[in-house]
Amino acid sequence: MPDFDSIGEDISHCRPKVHLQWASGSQPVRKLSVVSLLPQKLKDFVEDSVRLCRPSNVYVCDGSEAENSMLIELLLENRTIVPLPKYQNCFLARSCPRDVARVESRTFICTTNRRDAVNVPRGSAKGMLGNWMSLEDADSAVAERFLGCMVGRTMYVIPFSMGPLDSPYSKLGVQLTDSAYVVCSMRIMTRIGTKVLEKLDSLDDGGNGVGYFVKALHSVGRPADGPVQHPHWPCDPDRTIILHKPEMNEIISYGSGYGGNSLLGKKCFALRIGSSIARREGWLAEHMLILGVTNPKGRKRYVVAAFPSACGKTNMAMMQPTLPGYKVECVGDDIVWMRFDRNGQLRAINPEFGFFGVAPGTSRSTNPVAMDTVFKNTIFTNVAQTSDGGVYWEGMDKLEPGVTVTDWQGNPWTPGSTPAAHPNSRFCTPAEQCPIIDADWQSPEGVPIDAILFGGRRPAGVPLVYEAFDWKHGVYVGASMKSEATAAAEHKGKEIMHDPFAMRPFFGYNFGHYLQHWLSMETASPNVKVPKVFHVNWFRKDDQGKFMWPGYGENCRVLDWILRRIDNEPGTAQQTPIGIVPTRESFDARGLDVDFDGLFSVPIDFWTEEAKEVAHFLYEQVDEDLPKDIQDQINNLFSRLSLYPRN
Ligand SMILES: Nc1nc2c(ncn2[C@@H]2O[C@H](COP(=O)(O)OP(=O)(O)OP(=O)(O)O)[C@@H](O)[C@H]2O)c(=O)[nH]1
Ligand SMILES: O=C([O-])CC(=O)C(=O)O
Ligand SMILES: [Mn+2]
Repeated sequence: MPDFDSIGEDISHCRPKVHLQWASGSQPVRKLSVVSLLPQKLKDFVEDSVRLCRPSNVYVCDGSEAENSMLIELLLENRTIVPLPKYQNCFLARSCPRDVARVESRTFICTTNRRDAVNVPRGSAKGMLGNWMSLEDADSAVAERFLGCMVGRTMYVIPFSMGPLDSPYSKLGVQLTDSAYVVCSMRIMTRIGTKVLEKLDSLDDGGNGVGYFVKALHSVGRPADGPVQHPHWPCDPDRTIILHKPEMNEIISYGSGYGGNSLLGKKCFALRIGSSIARREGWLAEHMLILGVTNPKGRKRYVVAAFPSACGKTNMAMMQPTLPGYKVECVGDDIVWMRFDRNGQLRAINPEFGFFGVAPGTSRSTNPVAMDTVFKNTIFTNVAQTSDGGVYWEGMDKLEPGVTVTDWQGNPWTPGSTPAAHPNSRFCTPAEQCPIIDADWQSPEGVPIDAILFGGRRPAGVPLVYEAFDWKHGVYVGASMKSEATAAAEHKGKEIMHDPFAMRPFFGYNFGHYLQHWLSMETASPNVKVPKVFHVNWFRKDDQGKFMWPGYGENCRVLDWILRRIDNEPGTAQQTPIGIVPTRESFDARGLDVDFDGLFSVPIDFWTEEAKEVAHFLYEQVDEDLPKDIQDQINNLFSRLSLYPRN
């Protein structure tokens, strides 16, 4: 147990300093006196956590290159990562096969009152939109797992910022973790280190500590006397738990090293805690990409798009448009924080600093921009390795002759056998390396947003694109989103699941209140100009089960129509009961061999069933908290459908 003798000395004249030391082993050690230089609120958090977890060392991260090299050395020595000599400064981590994705069933929002945290379903129906735990049970869960969980090891203190340090939209956090892999990944995904500590030191906590910085405690869960799950990837899959306390701005994650569970700035902070802060402060924290699109006339606009995990955000954010004269630039690929500014214009920032993207399916033909981004300074997790020191995954370009492959679990692989890369294998790569990163991606005031897109994997019935009639209908469209399950979470099979706003696993508070919050944006101030809302579906299939739409770079044709709609170009709209679809003349399908009618058809029998099913879902799940405006939208859709001739 470290002692804190030095804590309490007068630190008013000191700045936090980097102070590395090497102990007899290879564990980096920071002298505890440096902990005493931390701002008081942070010092309390570190001290309390040290008392609980009992690490042998506490190390405060400064975010420097030297520190990163030292941690990479440590990870190589421990064999948590292996080098990829084919590329520059790239590494591969192979996780424990039981720790490969987010665990939604063990993710909880913990509040005083249940109804603040999750929707309260009707009768005995099971809640589908998040799990609640009482604060008392959360405390017991923590006590059962964290006591002594870092004995003999190092606790790293990572001060991080979600959003550019000079942005008024940004929020600070501090993650404590016992994983060097997490430190190196957090350094790619967020802005970390001394600068953050300095900003944190300068902030006033308003007397109560809440809203000052988010406290995030993480352990992979390797108690000194616990079972060893995996030699190079300590974790505790049987007891994994991820807790969020929005009332205290706290996150506690145990048992998993996998990104979505362990890089706490991402889903835990930027979405779950973030959405709940956003509600209090009057803005939106969403699971969305942000891109800038310039049309051949040189007019640039920004759009955001919410698709569920592994449904195409990274691909769209890095799109290479096939239509001549179009240009797409990337601001972010996963998370957006946005608010209406003083002039009533919606503005968005990407709170992240890197991309944690799905590897399989990424290739020169599907996402050349990602291919030009990821082969330097990247940590890959659970992809396959080639005998020439590179990586491989399903859907990547052809293997060079003579090259052999080791699969994601470290076994020799032959084509046609089990997947070489895990379907949820990922690259973790700095955003600034993206060749089409937008010039304003770190702009402190964010970029102006002109359209919001929702979408999912819908094999049947759902047109390539349709536009909502107005804001309220747009909120209904977001609420009614569904998508085929993917490998990004622990779900089995290809079941079509409800995933409202692509946020099902990420709501930080009651979904009924969330809907009300979205609806309220329209009247947040008298001058608010709400953007147009669209729904897209790249994944409609024909009778043979083949995708009807080529997708990827061709998706710019959908953007082209969306831009025409934003410009209110005449002759672009065709009314249907579910929304506005393109007229044939206004949709640029030149040079493509696609079934236009099939892609845009709105089968009334399908939609009548769909509308009923969505209504049932919303009434059952949200019950008394379902806003009147959404009930009206449900009724309006039914009457539009009943007035429409059946096909
Ligand atoms: N058919 C088709 N597949 C696509 C398209 N865009 C993306 N995909 C595939 O969808 C999978 C996931 O795409 P991503 O862009 O990584 O998804 P994401 O939404 O960023 O996922 P998360 O990082 O989990 O939030 C990949 O296998 C892609 O190849 C498209 O337009 N058409
Ligand atoms: O959270 C993760 O593990 C990765 C991700 O972006 C998602 O699943 O949406
Ligand atoms: Mn995501």
